[in-house]
Amino acid sequence: MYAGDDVSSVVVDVGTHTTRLGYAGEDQPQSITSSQIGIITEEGDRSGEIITDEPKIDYERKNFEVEPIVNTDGYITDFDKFQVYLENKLKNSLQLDLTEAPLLFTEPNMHNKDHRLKLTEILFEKCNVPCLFICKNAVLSSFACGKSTCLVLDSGHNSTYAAPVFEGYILNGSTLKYKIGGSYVSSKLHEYLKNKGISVNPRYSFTKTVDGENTKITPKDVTGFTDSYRDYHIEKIIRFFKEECSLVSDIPIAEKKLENIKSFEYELPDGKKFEIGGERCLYPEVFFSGVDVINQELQKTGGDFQMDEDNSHLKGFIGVQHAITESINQADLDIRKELYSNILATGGNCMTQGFLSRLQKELLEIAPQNLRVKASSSHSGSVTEYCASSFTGGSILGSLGSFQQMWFSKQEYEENGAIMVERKCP
Ligand SMILES: Nc1ncnc2c1ncn2[C@@H]1O[C@H](COP(=O)(O)OP(=O)(O)OP(=O)(O)O)[C@@H](O)[C@H]1O
Repeated sequence: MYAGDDVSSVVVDVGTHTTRLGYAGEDQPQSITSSQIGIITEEGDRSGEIITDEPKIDYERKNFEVEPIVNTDGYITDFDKFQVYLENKLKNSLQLDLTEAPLLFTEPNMHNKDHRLKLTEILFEKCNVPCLFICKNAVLSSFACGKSTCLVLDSGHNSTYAAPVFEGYILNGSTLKYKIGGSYVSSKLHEYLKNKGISVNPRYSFTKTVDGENTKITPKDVTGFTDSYRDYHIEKIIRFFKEECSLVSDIPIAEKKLENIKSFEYELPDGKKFEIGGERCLYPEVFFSGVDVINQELQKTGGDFQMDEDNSHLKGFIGVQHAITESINQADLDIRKELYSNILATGGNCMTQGFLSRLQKELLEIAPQNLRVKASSSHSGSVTEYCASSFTGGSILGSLGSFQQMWFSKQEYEENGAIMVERKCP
């Protein structure tokens, strides 16, 4: 039980791509920011300094490396750097010191005891937080939608989960995880542009002068800019392009003629204009048809596309609709009916145009005929809401009066050790 000063609790939701943080009880995160840090590598007094502020990372800098704060599974790899990241984020976004705030942390859906213990230890020992709570993303998303039992389909930047939640608890044994998310579509679109001979140039690599109708691009000397800094900027450009152009087809792409898909015109920051046709549907189709079907289609187009070795682990993934039914089938027979009628799509990747309606359609085809199937996002569809459902659930939970006795306090930690997190935060 935490009985400290009356400071609102803070919800911290660190995704592999985006971090959301803000006060419990508020509708929206105070800050939605990149899960990347920058490190100054030039010789001198500032060498090794960690930059966490996104506009400062974006700022044109030589001798500057950019790296993610969590790995592609959503786990912190360098706790020292993470501590700096968290301290700065709280200070800059909420004007708050870590020692003042009860922290409600979201965590990936797959239970990882070692990571929880380490996180608990660091937060209490090094960050001196007064109390904390750790809760799975799927559980919080279900709270955000006012449900305590549902099947959460969470598709973010690097992973896609089908996670059944029953009466506020995730069913670990029936949760499925696939290492695929929005980053797959981004990388395929980048490959597509390369194959068309369209290079993506980061903004710092050229100067642009506009004279009436004419735009002049002059390349700049990029010596000193690191590869990670370049990749960070290119990823952003590709992501904006992806979020505008991608479309989920209403029927399987194999049954559709790619050339009949309406093309989309786009202009890169350096003024290069091009059109993308059926490929805008082809790559997101991976979420409904799996990697093999996409590769077959890519081979038909005659391009030099091959499944790279890194993607071989996706061979078992044949579509989110199958992930959902498989996950439900692994849950107890008694609750399957309720899960089928409460399917929640969340995570930024589900924002792709057409995703939700295709999901509903596919599920109707494969789910048992006698059951009601309902897939929804329960949100109005704004980007923040889709990507921030874990934050919203944490915001609701953290502000409930009945929750206040559930905090894991520093005193309890000192008396029982980090292992108590397993009991306090099931
Ligand atoms: N409108 C959109 N169309 C397509 N993709 C989108 C759209 N909006 C966001 N995304 C994608 O969603 C992904 C980010 O989703 P989200 O913020 O849920 O991920 P995350 O929580 O950081 O990652 P993870 O779930 O892997 O930890 C990015 O790949 C982003 O490009």
